[in-house]
Amino acid sequence: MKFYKEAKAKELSQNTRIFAEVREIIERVGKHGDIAVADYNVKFGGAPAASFRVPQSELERAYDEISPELRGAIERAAANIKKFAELQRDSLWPLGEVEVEEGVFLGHSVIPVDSCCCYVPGGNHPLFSTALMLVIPAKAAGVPRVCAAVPPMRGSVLPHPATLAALKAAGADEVYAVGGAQAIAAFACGTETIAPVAMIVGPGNKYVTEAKRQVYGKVGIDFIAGPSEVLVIADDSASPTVAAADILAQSEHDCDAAGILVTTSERLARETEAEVTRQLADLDTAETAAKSWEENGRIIIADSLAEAADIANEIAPEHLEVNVKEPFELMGLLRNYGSLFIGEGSAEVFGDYVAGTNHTLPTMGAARYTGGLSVMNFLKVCTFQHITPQGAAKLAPDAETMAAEEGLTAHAKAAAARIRKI
Ligand SMILES: NC(=O)c1ccc[n+]([C@@H]2O[C@H](COP(=O)([O-])OP(=O)(O)OC[C@H]3O[C@@H](n4cnc5c(N)ncnc54)[C@H](O)[C@@H]3O)[C@@H](O)[C@H]2O)c1
Ligand SMILES: N[C@H](CO)Cc1c[nH]c[nH+]1
Ligand SMILES: [Zn+2]
Repeated sequence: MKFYKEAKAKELSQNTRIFAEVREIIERVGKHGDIAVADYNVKFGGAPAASFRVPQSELERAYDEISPELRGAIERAAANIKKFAELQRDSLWPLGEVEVEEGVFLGHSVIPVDSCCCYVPGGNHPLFSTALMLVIPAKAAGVPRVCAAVPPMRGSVLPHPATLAALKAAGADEVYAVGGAQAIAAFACGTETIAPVAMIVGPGNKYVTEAKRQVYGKVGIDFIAGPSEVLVIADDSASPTVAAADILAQSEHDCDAAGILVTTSERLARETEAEVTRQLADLDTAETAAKSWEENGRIIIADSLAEAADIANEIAPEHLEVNVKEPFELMGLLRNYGSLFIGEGSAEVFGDYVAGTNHTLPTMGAARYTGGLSVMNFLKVCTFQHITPQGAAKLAPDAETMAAEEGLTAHAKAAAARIRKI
């Protein structure tokens, strides 16, 4: 393996700065509630607002006023996302009572969280597709209170109309025009107008992602879903135009996004790099995409496709594309990715919008330990047990023995109390 193009080394001090800035935002919102949220909203571009709560009538108005073409696309995407979320939900069954030994009955219930906040990004672009990706699985899981937080548009008190329309199509119960780390803090700590939630989900920039990391524990989170990443594995049969287009599609999200090509073909490496330059010249998001490519873009030449798979497993990218002649042959070797795109026809952007799989996916190596968002993130698998007198008679002696060995006398007595007077 060798590097054809390397990423720039990251300064550690940047992470320390973001950690401290986000901690301050969370502390201020925790202490001052709505006033702090309002200040931050204005600081980051929103207009001063009497309330952050977006009335249902605004959602309906936006839904009615967007173009029929966009409304149709939103509804079509929503239908695929809903269908897939419901199929995934139905693949997870509650386990009725199972008798593991005489009188010892065990089982599990599948219970939705009481409430959640779906964070819909809106800093650089109004990512209304994310509203569908978050709210629809939460609803399919049966979460009773599904809230959404979206930054207000620059100079406005409201989020982008397409986002409001998508939230209406997805069926959000409460919508708040609040963005960034302050939104995460508000839903974790609660404010005068925002009741806290059990769980916060959704992607965002480095501030949002760091805020989710810091409030984890106070509330549940899905996982680290930060700036977008794509890794394309390509052999000599792949198209450099497609590889470059897919790299730029993720690079345009954020200067912190990352596009990576891992290829067995030096020719493809050369041609893809040239294609990135050519396509950048005609891209209205070139400023962000070029910075992301320059700072975080990588081209790696692998000795074999097996080595390319090892590299991908090591990086654990958010999106993994397999643009090779026989993509299914490589599948068994790939373990760490947020979502897999098999074959050159399976464009990553189809997953972003309309295929129906979720586009909220782990980044920064989190795909080593988690897959992407699904209906399962909103469901708790909670065990229960029912133990009859016969079952207790069998379990108590072993429980007493184990408790005594751990030096936990009250535990031993609690077991014993089931079978004799203590
Ligand atoms: N991993 C995934 O599943 C996934 C999916 C979709 C989008 N994304 C990523 O989501 C991100 C969206 O980012 P965005 O910025 O457009 O929107 P965003 O909503 O995530 O963040 C915007 C907010 O960030 C805050 N902010 C901006 N600069 C700040 C600063 N200097 N200090 C403190 N807070 C600051 C502000 O409150 C602003 O409203 C992109 O990185 C994109 O790649 C990831
Ligand atoms: N590619 C993003 C996930 O990293 C999702 C998205 C939303 N809109 C366009 N793309
Ligand atoms: Zn995207």
